[in-house]
Amino acid sequence: MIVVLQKNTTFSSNVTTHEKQLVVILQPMKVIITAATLLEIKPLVEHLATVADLITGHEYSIKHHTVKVVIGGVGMMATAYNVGKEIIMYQPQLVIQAGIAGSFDRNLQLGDVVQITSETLGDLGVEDNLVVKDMFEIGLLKENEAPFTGNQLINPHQLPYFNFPGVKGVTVNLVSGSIPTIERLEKAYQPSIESMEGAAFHYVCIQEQVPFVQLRSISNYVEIRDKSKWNIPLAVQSLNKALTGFIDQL
Ligand SMILES: O=C(O)c1cccc(C(=O)CC[C@H]2O[C@@H](n3cnc4c(=O)[nH]cnc43)[C@H](O)[C@@H]2O)c1
Repeated sequence: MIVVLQKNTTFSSNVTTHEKQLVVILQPMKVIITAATLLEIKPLVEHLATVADLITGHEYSIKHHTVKVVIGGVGMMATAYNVGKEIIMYQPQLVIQAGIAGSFDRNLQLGDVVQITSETLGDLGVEDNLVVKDMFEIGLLKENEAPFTGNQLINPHQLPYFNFPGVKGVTVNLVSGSIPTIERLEKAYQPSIESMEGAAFHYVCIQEQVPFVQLRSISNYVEIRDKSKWNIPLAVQSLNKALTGFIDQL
């Protein structure tokens, strides 16, 4: 059974974080599972249809929990609006963002599932002739000003069940496909993976103080664009194995 501490749970001061995480909340838990596109989590939706009861629309009941599936759209703008709105209206105890991603790290294999420990914005800034400067460098965003820690959007939650390798993510509007861009992002942020939604998701969840996890499976390497090298079916398969595993242990 998944353990998530409710916002208003209080413990005496001698209870360790680990012990707190072992407290099983028996109250019904509301979970949002979100992806940019239905394609990425279709096997999960099919699984829910067989093991859970459909309540309304995209909401399922399983044991004493409810799971809502939210297709947030591709990119940061759609994600911030759609996922943010759902979190505020639904007031979940846990939000999972699931999606495919590109990897900078050649030690990760296509189909590997990772969880993102921190996110940063890869292409929000200015071009100063041939130099790209981000919002922190030009002073329009302040390091360490909430929800940022330094220039990162860190996930502060370590949730049971989600024990996938933790890596850093960078989020872009324009999928990286040139050597100068890839080298700039690696030098500036040392990311392992790249997505188009992760930072928006972290931003919304940190601001709303809701426990969250971002799961990504590797569909491609971040390199000069060659779609023939991508393996989306494999990435979707392993991502959904992780998601259905989570559902089955609720
Ligand atoms: O270039 C195309 O024709 C094309 C067709 C389908 C999908 C794409 C994507 O770029 C997928 C974007 C989608 O998947 C995530 N994703 C996957 N790989 C990467 C990447 O290397 N860099 C950034 N995002 C990636 C992303 O989060 C989107 O939701 C292209």
